[in-house]
Amino acid sequence: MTATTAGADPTAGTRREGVALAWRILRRDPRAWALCALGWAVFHSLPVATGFALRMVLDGISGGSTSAPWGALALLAGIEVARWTMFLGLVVQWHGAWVGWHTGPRMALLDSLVSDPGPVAGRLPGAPGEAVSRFRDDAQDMALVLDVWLDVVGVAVASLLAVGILATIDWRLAVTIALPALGVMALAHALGPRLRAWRFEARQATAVVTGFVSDTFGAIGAVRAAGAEDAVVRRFTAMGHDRAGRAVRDEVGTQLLYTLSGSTADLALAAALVVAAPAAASGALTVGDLGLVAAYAVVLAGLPRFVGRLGAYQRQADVSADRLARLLPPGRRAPEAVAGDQALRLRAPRRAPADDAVGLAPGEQDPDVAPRHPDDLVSVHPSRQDVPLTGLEVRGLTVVHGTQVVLDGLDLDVTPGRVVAVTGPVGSGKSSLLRAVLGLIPSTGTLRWDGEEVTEPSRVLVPPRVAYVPQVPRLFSEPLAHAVLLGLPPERLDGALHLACMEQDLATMPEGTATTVGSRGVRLSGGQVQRVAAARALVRRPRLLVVDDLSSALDAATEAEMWRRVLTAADLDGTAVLVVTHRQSVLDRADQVLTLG
Ligand SMILES: Nc1ncnc2c1ncn2[C@@H]1O[C@H](COP(=O)(O)OP(=O)(O)OP(=O)(O)O)[C@@H](O)[C@H]1O
Repeated sequence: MTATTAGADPTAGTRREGVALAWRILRRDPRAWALCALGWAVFHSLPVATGFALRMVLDGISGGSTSAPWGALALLAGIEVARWTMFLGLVVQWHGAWVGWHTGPRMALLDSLVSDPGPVAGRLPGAPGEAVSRFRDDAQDMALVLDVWLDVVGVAVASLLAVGILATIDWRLAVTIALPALGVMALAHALGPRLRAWRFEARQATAVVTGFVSDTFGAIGAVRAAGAEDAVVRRFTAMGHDRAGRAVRDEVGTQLLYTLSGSTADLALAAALVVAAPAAASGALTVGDLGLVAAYAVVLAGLPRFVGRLGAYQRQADVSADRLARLLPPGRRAPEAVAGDQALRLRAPRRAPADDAVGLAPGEQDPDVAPRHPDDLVSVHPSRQDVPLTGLEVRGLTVVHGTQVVLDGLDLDVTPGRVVAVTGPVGSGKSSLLRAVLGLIPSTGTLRWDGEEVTEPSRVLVPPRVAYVPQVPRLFSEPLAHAVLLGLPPERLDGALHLACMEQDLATMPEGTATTVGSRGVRLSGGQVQRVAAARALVRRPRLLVVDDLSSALDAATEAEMWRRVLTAADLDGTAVLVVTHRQSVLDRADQVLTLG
């Protein structure tokens, strides 16, 4: 088995995206970058002064004087001490800016996933591991570009100074010493597209392996139960071989450029000495001048090294920008979305909804919608709270998966206090119906909420208007109370846990609702996960409760009791319920049963 990755030069359309993205990140705090650039320019330029001091030392020694050139030696030592002291200070200053450069894009991406309109399902990579790799590595690649720009600016300033000073001694020396650096930079530029494609493929192959490892850890029990250990290892090995091949090719290309860059100092020095030899022999150049040439050959060698690194990082950033763009909704470009003003949305001050929209006294916050907890990301967006819910009208809902028409022009009405049950055979489109109504997957048709058309259900049909319990819920690995409340006030917790029939489960948990559940704590059974997820939805006191089939993990008696409690409360509160179910007890209580398939 072979992991498949993208073909040659797959980033052709996105060559400048990485640079544009890095530039936008820089523009968010140009002062921090400029200060760093100034500091590093001085740091990289100090060797120019070192060359001068060396020249004085060498001329002092070779000039026939009997005493050592102590002053020049002290100057040489002082410059080096100043340089490394400065280095420590600059690293501290740089680190503050560096953290901002890579956390900004991550926050913006997270913000886009929770707040941009349209279904998120198609944007997220299939495997959680790959999503982590995009957030971690790809976002960091932008910061690396900004980082290497600092060095390039610094070394360019130092190189110009060195070439200028050499030109005052002998212009041929200046030209000779600059040529190898320029040659290597031209070569790096020519190889750029090929190296970029190799980098893309290496990154994709790494993501495939990361995703597979993550899936395997998540399903270790299933692997053992199926006796599939050997198959998993074989698959992993095949992916590893594929990745190794692509990584080696990528690394060889990059190292080749680094090595060429590294040898420019030797080349430049050798060529400069050949040019300088006649003048040195005739006495037109001193020993100190030759020392200066040697020192400046080293300074100039830094230029292709950092420019080569810049090329590699920019190529990497182009690839990463392309991968990050896939996390964004269609039509949003990575530079604007990941590094623009939106990057600050998650940190923006929380706004209460317009008072008149929820019938509050001016200044009073609706406890149902006012965000209270940093985790409560959903309530950051006021647009989600401005439409009252009294009824949902679905007309002509059509869902197509690939070539399969799953729902074809379905009509549905859900009104307060009523229960609409959806049933039907496996694969008849029950989950697709719920997910399409909520805007979680693409669909066509019309949705009206209290008579008003909803064009972005994924923004409008969210808590506190609508709460959804998916068929396979996921919980945060947090204390149970946090996993349910997600920022809502704690006084709501007990009622929701009661509706979800959690009393007996809580009695067995060591710290009750403070017990950490999930991967970092008590592992819950499938039925417990479903009921905690139900509590998480119920605690939001939605006007419409949407529940996908709970029967997969709940025993009939517990499910019947839970529905008895939930439907009684819904009846009292006037909550509308849209539920996928096979249970006769729920179907019997439904006001309308919609049978698909
Ligand atoms: N993301 C998707 N991409 C492609 N096909 C899909 C996708 N989601 C669902 N399908 C297909 O659409 C059809 C309906 O799936 P859906 O999950 O809506 O059915 P269901 O009635 O809820 O099934 P079940 O009773 O097993 O939960 C199935 O044939 C399924 O394979």
